[in-house]
Amino acid sequence: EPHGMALGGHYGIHDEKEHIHSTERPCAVCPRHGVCVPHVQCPAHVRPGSRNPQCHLDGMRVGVCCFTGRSHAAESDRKFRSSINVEDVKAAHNQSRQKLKQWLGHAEGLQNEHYAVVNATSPSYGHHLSMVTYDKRAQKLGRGALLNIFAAQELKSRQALSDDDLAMGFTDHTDGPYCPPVPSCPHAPSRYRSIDGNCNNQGNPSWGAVNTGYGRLLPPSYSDGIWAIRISANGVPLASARAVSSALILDGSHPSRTHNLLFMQFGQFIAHDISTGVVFTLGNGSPISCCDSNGEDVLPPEKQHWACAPIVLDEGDVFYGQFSQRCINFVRTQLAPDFDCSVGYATQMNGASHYPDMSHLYGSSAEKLARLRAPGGLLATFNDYGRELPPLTHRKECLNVHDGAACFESGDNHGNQVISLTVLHTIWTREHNRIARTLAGLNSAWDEDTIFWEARRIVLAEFQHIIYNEWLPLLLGSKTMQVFGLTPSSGYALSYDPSINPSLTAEFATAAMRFGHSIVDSQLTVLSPQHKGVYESISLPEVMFQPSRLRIKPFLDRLLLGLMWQPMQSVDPFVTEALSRYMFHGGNPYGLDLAAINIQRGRDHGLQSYNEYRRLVGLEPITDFHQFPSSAAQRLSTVYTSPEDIDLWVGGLLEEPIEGGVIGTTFANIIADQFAKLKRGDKYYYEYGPDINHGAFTTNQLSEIKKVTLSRILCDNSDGIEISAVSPNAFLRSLPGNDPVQCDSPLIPAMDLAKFVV
Ligand code: HEM
Ligand SMILES: [Ca+2]
Repeated sequence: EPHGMALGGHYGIHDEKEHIHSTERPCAVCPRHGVCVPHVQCPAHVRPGSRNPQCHLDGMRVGVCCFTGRSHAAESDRKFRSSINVEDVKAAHNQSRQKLKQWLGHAEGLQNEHYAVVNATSPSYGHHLSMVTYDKRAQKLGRGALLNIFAAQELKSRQALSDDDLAMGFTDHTDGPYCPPVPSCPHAPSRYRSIDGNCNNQGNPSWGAVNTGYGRLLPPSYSDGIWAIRISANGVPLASARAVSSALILDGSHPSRTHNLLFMQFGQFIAHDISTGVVFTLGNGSPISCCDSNGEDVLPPEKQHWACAPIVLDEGDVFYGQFSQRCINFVRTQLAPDFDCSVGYATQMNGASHYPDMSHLYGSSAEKLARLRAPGGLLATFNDYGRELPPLTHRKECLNVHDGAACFESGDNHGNQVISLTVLHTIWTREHNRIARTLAGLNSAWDEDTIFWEARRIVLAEFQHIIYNEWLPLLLGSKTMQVFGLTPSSGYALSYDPSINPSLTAEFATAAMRFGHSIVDSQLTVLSPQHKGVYESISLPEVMFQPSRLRIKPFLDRLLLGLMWQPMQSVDPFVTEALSRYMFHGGNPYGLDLAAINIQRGRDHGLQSYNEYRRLVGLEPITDFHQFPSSAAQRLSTVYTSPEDIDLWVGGLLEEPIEGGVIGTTFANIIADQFAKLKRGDKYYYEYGPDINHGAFTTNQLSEIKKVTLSRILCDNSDGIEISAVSPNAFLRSLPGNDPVQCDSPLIPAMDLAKFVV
């Protein structure tokens, strides 16, 4: 198989003009009180029958006039609403309860069958470790959500609900058998962001909270309209996700000229804060297996758990064939009930709070936080001969556990997934403690709770500032930052809008933000100036859920130096074999294919096909595979019968990057929209003033926060063994203009914490 340059110099489709729809002249001012927004923020514009004239967003960019408050429904859709009689609803509730009993009974029967449980030595176990939640509330909510989709199925079969009602979410008047509990919020809004994300939006206190559902840009594409996995436009099953991956997602090294591997690692760190899909487990929490125990076949349907959607491998698979593997385990994501208790299509559950609130550091429940805290307002640490590391965990959260192996605690239980991620957990744990200790020194009157919550409030502001000020601009480019209002302002920001639901969209979490899998490298370089260069080059799968090296004294510094020096890979349809063949291999000769898993996850979550999102962001749909460079076109046609079938994650990776950014137009729009929601729909966003944010900083404090860069955080919290200088921009390679400077250089300013003690 020719690797690397198989697709020639151009890997992807280049959209000459970003908004080709604009054959009509854009309006200068929107009629009828319409607001001019980027296409992606007005999903109604792709509904048949919608009339959304084009308009000028700013200088060159074209948007659409939006009238419908950003939802997918056009004004004309409202007439579809059906009315449902009480008898149908009653019957649906009964039917639904019986069906749940049956399903749970079936699942219980599997608990004792060895074939139905993932073996702790198989690669699939690492996958389980990546998604596991120990939060007991999740399972209860998940069952409630099943009740509500079963009721929807029954109502649909009784023709009490139409396809349009379901697709448009016009079922809010139809109560399901299950209603999720309403969070109880303090009478006076808190100065501090809650730990689980509840009580942020006054009118909708659950928005963005842990264990709630992902939102959607477009209605889902489930083959039954409710939960069944997507099929092709012409009604037959799609090619196996692995077939798509092995035809289109190749291995090959195309290092970025500008961005370093820390950019990659920080991206995953952000992703883990805001998104953790929670998959179904057996009742006792064990991971479900959908393949027979040696992976040589999928389990026959009667032996499969109902949450199974195993990925079938060809006998002649270029890689797995040699190991006689015919099955990659895949368990569907658990569902979340709607806040309004209504029935409708399936919504997947996010096991993290949707806000960038470092839930992966602090946990997302009071119980977890209590276990992570230490006296004095600190986060608990493991003191390893004077170096602070996250606490060791005694839960089985790592692979290849042996005497002397280390495995660390984290707020989300996934901090060990790859050692470079564990390094960031360590750095930010130390940053919390650094700030807590300084605050305590400055103000002896504060009790330890005050110290803790004040330190957390500052750490979260630093983290958000780095995301919006340093990371996003390098991803999206300055134009997109501006159009979506993402650039930090000089004083307080004014863009809070309580009508915006900040929840992650399924399209963001399941496809667009997974662009990051393309920028991962097969190796991690460990640098040592003392040894005058590369000290060690580690094959990535060797340090997945195996973070023991962190206990080697100079390792953290050396890996950070390596992450800043080593280029990230470019965003393109090439993904390292470390992820697409060997992920979580443990002691096995093969691992999992993350590319296939991403594709299958997209289908599990009912994402529409790539073309629908091109339409959504204002691009022309692809009508012919040959709009892609020729070898990509040829490969696409071997696994898709129509351009209308392309999976979103695949199509997005095939786009050429936008100007000033590193991802294509479709992903850029989905991601920019998401971070705009996370800013405008979060009362506690660090830049908001006291009229919005009950924990607002003073303008003086805010300007201290805005001095902070990731380089400052690294200078303050690395071990100082091999790091004394860093580049001012920690996400860019140390090219001219970004040469490393000493940690006390004015190019890496520090906050004055005295300004925070009043
Ligand atoms: C460093 C190596 C990485 C590994 C081993 C890894 C592994 C994984 C795995 C196993 C999943 C779950 C897949 C599923 O079952 O659906 C996942 C999901 C995801 N990954 Fe990565 N990943 C890595 C890097 C990254 C990077 C750099 C980014 C972003 C810049 C990223 C973004 C995401 C996102 C957004 C999800 C979905 C999260 C969710 O909602 O569950 N990952 N990754
Ligand atoms: Ca979070």
